[in-house]
Amino acid sequence: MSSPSMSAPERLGPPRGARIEVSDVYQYFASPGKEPVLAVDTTSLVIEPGEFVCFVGPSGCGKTTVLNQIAGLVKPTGGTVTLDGKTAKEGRPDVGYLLARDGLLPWRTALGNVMLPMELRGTPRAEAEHRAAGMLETVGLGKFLHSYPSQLSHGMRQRTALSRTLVVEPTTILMDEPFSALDAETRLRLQGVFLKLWEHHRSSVCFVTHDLSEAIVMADRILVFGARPGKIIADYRINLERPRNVLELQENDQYHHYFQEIWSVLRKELAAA
Ligand SMILES: Nc1ncnc2c1ncn2[C@@H]1O[C@H](COP(=O)(O)OP(=O)(O)OP(=O)(O)O)[C@@H](O)[C@H]1O
Repeated sequence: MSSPSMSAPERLGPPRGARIEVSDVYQYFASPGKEPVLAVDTTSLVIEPGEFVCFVGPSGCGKTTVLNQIAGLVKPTGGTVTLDGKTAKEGRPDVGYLLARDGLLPWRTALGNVMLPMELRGTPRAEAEHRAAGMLETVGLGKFLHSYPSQLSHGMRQRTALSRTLVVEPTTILMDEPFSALDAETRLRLQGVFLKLWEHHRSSVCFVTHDLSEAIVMADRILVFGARPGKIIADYRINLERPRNVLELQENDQYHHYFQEIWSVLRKELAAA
């Protein structure tokens, strides 16, 4: 992913993401000796190209399952999932997936980790190195290119993992609580870093979080999942102006208004779970 110029006037790039369509999916999971569990009840959603959508809801309500269906990692028991009209399939090069744990290779430096997806795609070494270094520079790790994961803090490791996901410019980015293991200050910082990159590149993003504040500062839309079996029970459009400044939004009245409105629904589901 080419980096936004930090000195250029801030602006939104044109949308470049895939259109994600989840139609009437449901998901049963079977466990030996037990009745199959209905993890996701019949659910449909559309993420338009370049839209940033967050999933919130109680633990175990199927958020990760729907994310994995979009990634093609879990085949729905029923219904369909398509990205730009093509059935979701594991291993698509245009889909990036970032989890809470960084999954970095400990024997590779930060630079080596970020180069990996380009190596797997056969990108010439010099180009891969140049792009990886540029990406790490953008996330503030320019001085740590040659550090190993064990020499980096949690936040630095997650910035490296974020760089590895974004460097190949996926048109769909799936994120499962990517910042949840970080302290509050580092989390705000990374939200800001990611938003800036996303506002430039406008991939379609599906982002799972337990943190409603995080969902409001990042998302165009927030989908609230109800308690088990999982199902989308509310769909909120977040009309906060973009580009957004994560720190300034903490004091924005409209942000607090969204928080109260969505929390009043979410709270009931958390209590019912
Ligand atoms: N591979 C699996 N086999 C059996 N049950 C599963 C499997 N994956 C998920 N489940 C069950 O499906 C339900 C939904 O799980 P899922 O991880 O999608 O929820 P979630 O909303 O992402 O939860 P959390 O917020 O705690 O991460 C849970 O009851 C979970 O135990």
